[in-house]
Amino acid sequence: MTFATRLNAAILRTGSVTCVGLDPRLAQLPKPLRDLVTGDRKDLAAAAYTQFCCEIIDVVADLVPCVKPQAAFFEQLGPAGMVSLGEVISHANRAGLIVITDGKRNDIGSTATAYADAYLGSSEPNRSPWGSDSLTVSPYLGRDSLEPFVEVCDLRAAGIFVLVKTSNPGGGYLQDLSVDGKTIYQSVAELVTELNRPRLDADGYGPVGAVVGATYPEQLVELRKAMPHSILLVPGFGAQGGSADDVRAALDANGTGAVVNSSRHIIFAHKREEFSVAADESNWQDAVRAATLQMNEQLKG
Ligand SMILES: O=c1ccn([C@@H]2O[C@H](COP(=O)(O)O)[C@@H](O)[C@H]2O)c(=O)[nH]1
Repeated sequence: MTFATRLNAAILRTGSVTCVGLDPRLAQLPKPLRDLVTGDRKDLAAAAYTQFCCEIIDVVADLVPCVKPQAAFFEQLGPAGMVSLGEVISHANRAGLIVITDGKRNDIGSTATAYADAYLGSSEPNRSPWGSDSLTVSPYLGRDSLEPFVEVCDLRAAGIFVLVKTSNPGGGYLQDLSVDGKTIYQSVAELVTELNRPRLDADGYGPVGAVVGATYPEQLVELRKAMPHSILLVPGFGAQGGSADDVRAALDANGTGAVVNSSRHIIFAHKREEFSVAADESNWQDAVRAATLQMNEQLKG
């Protein structure tokens, strides 16, 4: 089964398009986990990140199709953090969740192949060392930098999400520039569609997904039409201000074809007043589950 087929099937099975972002930050961990970390001990912080993310995975595994570990927060801890990232991805694999590793990788073609070999694929016998099902990638180095990823996607039934229109306020500095009558993000969208066209599944989706921010709802409508074969990864919901109304256009007529990421609003829900937890934050997992259920409901409404 291709990556797109698996992700759309997981959306239908869970009845959810929520993607839970795993972005651990030491200062915001629930108190019982923060207390495990003394001084500047990166090994202890990494162990706390593993426990935190694995418990989140356990709490949301029956509610959502996928999780998105953000590599940056693990890399911050050095080698111990990378071990933690590997453990978190393996735990998500075992829980049956599709893993989108958010690493925003890319380089010249020969190096892109190494990134693709490293991060993509979870199907035997070509299991990748990281075991993620998909990876976010930058299009900045051009078509020949994306093709090695697509080739590995073909071999391993994996997927990529190309940065097309990002959620941050400054993304338009390059993405909205007009060249030859179209914006850079429109050109990237065309490239994404070209790469997908020869490799569509029965539902018309290919392995080349696209990142389009919830914070740009008008462009989301435009880009859904421009990339009919791409699963959209839509970050920017919740903490960055994106709402359910903003993201609805990302979905196809079957309610599939897109996943909406929320990181801080879900994983640090114990900090949100509406999800009150005990003073010692010992039941922080209840807040994570409640916030996930709330997001599922909002996206259905
Ligand atoms: O355009 C983009 C691409 C990636 N991200 C990443 O998604 C999450 C968002 O976290 P929140 O806490 O829900 O704001 C984070 O890992 C970003 O690096 C994005 O926000 N926008």
